[in-house]
Amino acid sequence: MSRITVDGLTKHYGETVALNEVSFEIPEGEFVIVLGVSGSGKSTLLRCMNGLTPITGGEVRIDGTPVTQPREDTAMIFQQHNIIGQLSAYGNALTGSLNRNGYLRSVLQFQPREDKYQALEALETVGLLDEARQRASRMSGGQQQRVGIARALVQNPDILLADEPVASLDPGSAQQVMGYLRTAAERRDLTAISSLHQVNLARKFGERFIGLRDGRKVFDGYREDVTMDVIDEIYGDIDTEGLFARTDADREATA
Ligand SMILES: Nc1ncnc2c1ncn2[C@@H]1O[C@H](COP(=O)(O)OP(=O)(O)OP(=O)(O)O)[C@@H](O)[C@H]1O
Repeated sequence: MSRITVDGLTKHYGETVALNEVSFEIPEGEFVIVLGVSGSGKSTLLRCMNGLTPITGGEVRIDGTPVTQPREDTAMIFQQHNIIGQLSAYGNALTGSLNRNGYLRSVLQFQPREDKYQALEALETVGLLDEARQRASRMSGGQQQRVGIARALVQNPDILLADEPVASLDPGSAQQVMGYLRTAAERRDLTAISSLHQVNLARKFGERFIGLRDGRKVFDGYREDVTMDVIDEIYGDIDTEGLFARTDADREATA
C-alpha cells in the first residue's frame, strides 16, 4: 500500500491549462474516483500521477518521493484495453510480469512458475479463470478490460490507476468491470484511483470522490457528501437526470 500526495499540481499544454493547482492526499488503501466532464483534466491528472506526463508546476509524491517517471509499483489501466488480441487471456495477464522478465521472455511465456501462478490468480480475481485459454480477440469488451485488470495485478503494484476503464462498455459490463476493479483493490490492499464520467457508477463503487472542473478541484469528499449540489458544481449545466439517485441528505434538504 502507498500514500499519494498531490501538491499544487499544474499542467499546461501550450495555452491550455489542463490542471490548475490541484492538491489532495490519498491515504494507503483508499478507493478514489475522479469525476468530471470530458476535458476537465481527469486523464491528465492520472497521467501526471503515473509520471507519464511531465508536470508544469507542483508535485506528486508517493510515500514522500516525488514522481518523475513511471514507477514499477504503479499500474495503469486505460480506456482502450491495450491487450494483445492474438494471445490468450492467460498470455496477456502474464505480460504484466514484463518488468521482471523482459519482453521476449514474457511473450514466449518463459516466466518463472511463480509469475505463471500469479497470472492465474489474477484471472481468478477478475472472474476469468475458466476463460484463461481463450484468445483475447474473441472476448467481449468487458472481458478484455478484465484481462487488462488481471495484467495490471500481475505487475504486483501498490497503486492502481484506471483512466475511464469502462468508457467503451455497455452499462451491464461497465458495472461488472467496476465491481471486479473494486474487489481486486480490496483483496490486494491497493491504493486505487479511477476516473469515471458516469455518476451512478461512481456512487455505486466509489469510496471517496474528487471532482474536477476546468482543471480545478471543485470537490473532495466521501459518498455521503455527494449531493445534487455537488454534482451540479462538477457537471455544470450538463443534464445528469437519471444518472444520480438522490441521497437521504438531499431528501432532508428539500423536505
Ligand atoms: N496532449 C495534449 N495536448 C494538448 N492539449 C491536451 C493534451 N491532452 C489533454 N489536453 C487538453 O487538456 C484538457 C484536459 O484534458 P484531459 O484529457 O485531461 O480531460 P479528461 O477529463 O480526461 O477528458 P476525457 O474524459 O475526454 O478524456 C483538455 O482541454 C484537453 O484538450
